[in-house]
Amino acid sequence: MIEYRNLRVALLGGGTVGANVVDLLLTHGEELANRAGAGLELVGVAVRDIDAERTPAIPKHLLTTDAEALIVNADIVVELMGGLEPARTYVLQAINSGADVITANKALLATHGPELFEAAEQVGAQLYYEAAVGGAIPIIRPLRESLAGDRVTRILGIVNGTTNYILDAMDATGDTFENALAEATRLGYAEADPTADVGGYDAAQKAAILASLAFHTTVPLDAVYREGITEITDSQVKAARKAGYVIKILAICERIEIDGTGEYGVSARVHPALIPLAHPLAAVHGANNAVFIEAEAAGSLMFYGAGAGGPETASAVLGDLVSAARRHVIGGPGVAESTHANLPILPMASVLTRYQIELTVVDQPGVLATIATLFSDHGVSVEAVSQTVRDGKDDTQPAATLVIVTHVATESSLATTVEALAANDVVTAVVSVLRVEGL
Ligand SMILES: NC(=O)C1=CN([C@@H]2O[C@H](COP(=O)(O)OP(=O)(O)OC[C@H]3O[C@@H](n4cnc5c(N)ncnc54)[C@H](OP(=O)(O)O)[C@@H]3O)[C@@H](O)[C@H]2O)C=CC1
Ligand SMILES: N[C@@H](CC=O)C(=O)O
Repeated sequence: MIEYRNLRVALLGGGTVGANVVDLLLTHGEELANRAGAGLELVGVAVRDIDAERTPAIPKHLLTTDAEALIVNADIVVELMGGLEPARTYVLQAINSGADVITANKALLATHGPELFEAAEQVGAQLYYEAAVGGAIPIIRPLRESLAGDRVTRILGIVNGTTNYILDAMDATGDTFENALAEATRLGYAEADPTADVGGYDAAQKAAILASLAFHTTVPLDAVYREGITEITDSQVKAARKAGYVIKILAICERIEIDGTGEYGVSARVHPALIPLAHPLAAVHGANNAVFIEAEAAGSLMFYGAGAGGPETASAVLGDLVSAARRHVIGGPGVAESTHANLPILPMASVLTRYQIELTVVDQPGVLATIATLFSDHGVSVEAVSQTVRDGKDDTQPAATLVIVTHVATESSLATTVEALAANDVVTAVVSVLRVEGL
């Protein structure tokens, strides 16, 4: 066996991901040392409750509630606690004590990323975060390094495993939202507070991280347009399939030309959307994630795999750990974050998308013409209309259901069209409005 210098690794958090990192580090220690060129000595695992049951089990002697004592003696600190505080304070302490830091905490990076990267740059430390987006999927390194010579124009993807698991279960087995969320939580996919998943906050944090990296521009979290899946109903899921779509929650980051000026801005958004069944994203099941990247020279690239889960995410953390260890052995400056492009952030209103709108309207002559005029008055052109008529023989008023798919238009024209439809006398209800992507 080769004798290596030992690097001291402190782990903050021994939950779903942390316990799997410990397991892999302890069982594959020799193999990892050979790859890293240094022994990786786990000096301790900071948790809140030393007596809690953990799967896989963590040897008791490694557990402590004193995170700070671990940090001061570490060469590499791995933050897997989640949340903003005390994670931010601990990461800053680690950087300032000269350690490299690995984190899977997208909430922390999307909220305090610039402060943490600046602190790391000041002292020549590295901050690694492959596990923060896409679980096991290598996506940060490809964007940060492999595509550094290209110009990324668009990112389109499923970046939250929990919500994909829920929507897939509702579609494939007719499971309820609540059951599917409980199962995703049991399987370790959901955040400590699953509102982060179902409310689209986790995906928005990941979109902010991806857009900042891809466009070399700091994209703050509050600039990411966000809608979750809490309003998606069983009947919308069923109707989508009948019409040849599935509903997925997407993260879309774009580099957009501003009004034909030759100047560019960037936008980032997260929302549910209808995806045609033939689109590759429609075949992303369970807690898997998939991300398409379009770049000027490289063309279209697709990254696919497990987006959540303890062992899967631990794989990405260990990849970062080996990279950090190699840098300790070889030396060198590492990779700097680049936000030099500093492109303006465009509002959601200027984004181009298309809507599918389901309306109930009174069944009388001239209604279709009224609706068509409303669309054209707002500069929105209609691609397809389907109509189902209720004849009133069952003692209800005669009525018609219209399902309208628009051509591409700005979000602001589409939203004002829906407002005008809702206010018109011929429309008795706006039943559902969903964006359509991937056509
Ligand atoms: N689960 C997943 O699939 C993925 C998770 N991530 C990210 O990885 C990170 C960890 O996630 P996960 O393992 O699921 O989270 P868990 O909630 O399962 O684990 C969190 C761990 O941190 C410890 N902890 C929390 N607060 C403190 C504190 N103040 N002091 C000391 N210890 C603390 C907890 O201790 P105790 O056990 O005693 O309560 C627990 O061991 C998060 O940032 C998450 O967003 C990223 C990708 C995928
Ligand atoms: N809760 C997250 C975990 C990984 O980032 C998800 O479901 O994707």
